[in-house]
Amino acid sequence: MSEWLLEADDLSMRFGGLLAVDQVALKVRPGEIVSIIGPNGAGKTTVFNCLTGFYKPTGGVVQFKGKAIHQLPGFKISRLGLVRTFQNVRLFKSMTVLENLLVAQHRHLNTNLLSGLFKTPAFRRSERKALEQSEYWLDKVGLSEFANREAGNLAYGQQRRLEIARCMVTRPELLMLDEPAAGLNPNETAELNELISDLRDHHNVSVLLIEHDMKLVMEISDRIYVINQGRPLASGVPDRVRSHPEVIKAYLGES
Ligand SMILES: Nc1ncnc2c1ncn2[C@@H]1O[C@H](COP(=O)(O)OP(=O)(O)OP(=O)(O)O)[C@@H](O)[C@H]1O
Repeated sequence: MSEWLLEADDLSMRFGGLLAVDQVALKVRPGEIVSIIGPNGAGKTTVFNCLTGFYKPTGGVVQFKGKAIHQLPGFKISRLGLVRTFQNVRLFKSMTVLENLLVAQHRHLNTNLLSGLFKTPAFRRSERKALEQSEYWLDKVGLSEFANREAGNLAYGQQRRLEIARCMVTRPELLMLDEPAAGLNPNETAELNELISDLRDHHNVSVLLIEHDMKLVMEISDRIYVINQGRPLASGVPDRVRSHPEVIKAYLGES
């Protein structure tokens, strides 16, 4: 069995004449927090889209838990335990906070038409478990008191936390976060740092994130991949990446 949870090799994505991702390699071990950084338009989100089945990569191989996933649709990949958030919050805004978490667990519910119709004991048990799981994660992300509020009425930082809870109720092994700190104030970003570390330390989840907040990236990451103009530029532990001359030139030097 491979030591890697996620392993992408030679990953490429072409849009017509634009090679947005060009032979990117990327790996995540169980229990790691790994970041992808790079300037705007470097191809980071496109890499995420290729890893999660939103795009079929035009080249390369992606393996999750040793299984090739680069030809699978997104819903099958998420069932294997690889889930993501998006750069722009994507919640069911007119549903309540709690309903957002219950809907996310529909595949864990013991549902077929008859069991749902007759509310069999097995159906009721799985409904109760989904509720307990939702309550646990609402508490964890500090949203218990907002359980019955419409998700669209939450403050922006709270919506971001709800998105993470919505991923966690599905019990993923790899959580992928696309710019989770975007739009957060420094206090909220510090809380996010704690939350992500806690997920890794106590909930058996590995984390792959795209992030522009360098303080967060340097503090939280075990390893970092730098992408520039679609191509891999550098990778390694934060200290190595921070002092890499090409990285300073391409990215850190800009800010
Ligand atoms: N569906 C698409 N069709 C055509 N071009 C695309 C598509 N998606 C992304 N691109 C292009 O691919 C390149 C990489 O974009 P991508 O969004 O992956 O960059 P990024 O590193 O995530 O940027 P940012 O940090 O600004 O979010 C850009 O030139 C973008 O315009």
